[in-house]
Amino acid sequence: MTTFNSLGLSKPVLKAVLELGFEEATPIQEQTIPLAMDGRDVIGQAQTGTGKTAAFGIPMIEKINQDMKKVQGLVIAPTRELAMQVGTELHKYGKYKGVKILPVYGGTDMGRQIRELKAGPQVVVATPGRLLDHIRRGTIQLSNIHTTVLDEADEMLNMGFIDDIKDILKAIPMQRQTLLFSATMPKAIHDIAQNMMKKPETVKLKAKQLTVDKIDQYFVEVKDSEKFDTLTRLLDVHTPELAIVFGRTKKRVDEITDGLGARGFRAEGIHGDLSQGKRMSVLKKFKRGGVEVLVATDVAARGLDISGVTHVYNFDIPQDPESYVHRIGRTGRAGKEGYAVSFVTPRETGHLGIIEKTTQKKMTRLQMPTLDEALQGQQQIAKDKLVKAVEDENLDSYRGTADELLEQYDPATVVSAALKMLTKKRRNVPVELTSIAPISVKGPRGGKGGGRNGGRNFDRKKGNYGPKKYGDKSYRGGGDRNRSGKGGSGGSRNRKFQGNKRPSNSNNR
Ligand SMILES: Nc1ncnc2c1ncn2[C@@H]1O[C@H](COP(=O)(O)OP(=O)(O)OP(=O)(O)O)[C@@H](O)[C@H]1O
Ligand SMILES: [Mg+2]
Repeated sequence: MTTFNSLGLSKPVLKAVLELGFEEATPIQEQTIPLAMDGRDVIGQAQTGTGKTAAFGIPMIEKINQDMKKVQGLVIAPTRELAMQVGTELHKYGKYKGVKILPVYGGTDMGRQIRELKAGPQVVVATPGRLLDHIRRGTIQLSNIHTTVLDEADEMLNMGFIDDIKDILKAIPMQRQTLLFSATMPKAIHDIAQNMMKKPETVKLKAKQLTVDKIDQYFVEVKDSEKFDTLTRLLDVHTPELAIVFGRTKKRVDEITDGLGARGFRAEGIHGDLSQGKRMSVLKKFKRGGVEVLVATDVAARGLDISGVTHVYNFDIPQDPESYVHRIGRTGRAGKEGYAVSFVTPRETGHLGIIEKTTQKKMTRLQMPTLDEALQGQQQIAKDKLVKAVEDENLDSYRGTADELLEQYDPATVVSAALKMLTKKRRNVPVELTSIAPISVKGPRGGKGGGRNGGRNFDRKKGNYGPKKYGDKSYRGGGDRNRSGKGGSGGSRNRKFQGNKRPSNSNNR
């Protein structure tokens, strides 16, 4: 056990960290903080929700000279919401030291951002598109940067971002320290990463599985047309505190959100076509519990740390095993329990096998709950509410009326009526979503294969990390990559990694 006291932190940073309630350093923090404070380049890989932000954030804050009003530390993250979250975290570590942090991402007022950059932040947490925009306009000075972090490094070095990252790194002094972090690091990406760093130390925690042990992982085999009913029944049975439902496309997310609303769930969607203001307000509402189900594209798959997310549903199975790892990692964070259910259509069971092979973890088969089970689930919530009222509330002023009722009716009848009134009625509206094609897996077929039914077998050898975001416009909807000045289509960037080509699902987030 390593306490933060023994990691050699300065007083103001230690005070801030202890105030956050961090008693012991997590394994990734224990191993990478000393290396990073020593000035080494580090590639850090550890499971989702294990404190990688502090693993790079604490040493970065330690190295900032607070008397110099210049950008000295830079964190690059793939989505705006993550940039914002990491900025908030770093602010917490640096608040007693007085480090000024500025999140810089697209979809927000440029003029204001330029003024904020002029005011001399010491750490910038940015998405690549908007950062490049500032670099090209000359509105950000990078010459004093000594520490650069790529959070979600494998994603940042993947098709959609790699060229931007290369351009950004070219603008930063060579003698910088570079830190790369992610829960996943396919070998091909690890290889490129090394070329951008100086003798990096790779810290990879020896977990047997890529996914967190405390997340129970299930799958339901279901036809596409039955997915929606399955989802609402599962939500009724599981009664999550907060749930995230991942859909493959923006349209899909909109349809699921509308459908859930029609059935009486408090649901909101988040994806790249929404305005930044809307994205932020949806997320805020979800964090406060004002929304119980967040329906999202992969824009919410990485890095987001929202406490209270007990369940993740992959309404559509993700294309890449890495995406699976990150999506389900939105639950089961910081040692908490989590529950993940992935929907697979009969033609996608082979794909499930590929995911399991990468994560080294079998998912358990779950049956679609019956209507009766769903009703039981709803009644359970009503019962919990009633019990809570019995235990917590002063009911004296209700006694008289209760006694009157009990003279007329037997207790079980009265309680049943109360339960019925408290049970949320699901409007049984039929909901039909536009059907989508199953994930297609290309590669050698047949044989023993990773497929559950020996069907499809995907040859996932080195370099087969598919061009998921190839010529990606996925972040354009978010407006973050749309000023990078590069075409978003086709081309032959990064041939090295194309391997088995999968259809590009561009502009989907
Ligand atoms: N040493 C610690 N003790 C207790 N809680 C911690 C500690 N370090 C971090 N946490 C908490 O754990 C949660 C997860 O941390 P963080 O978001 O950094 O995880 P991560 O490893 O970056 O996950 P992901 O791969 O999903 O991005 C946060 O709420 C954070 O405050
Ligand atoms: Mg993280």
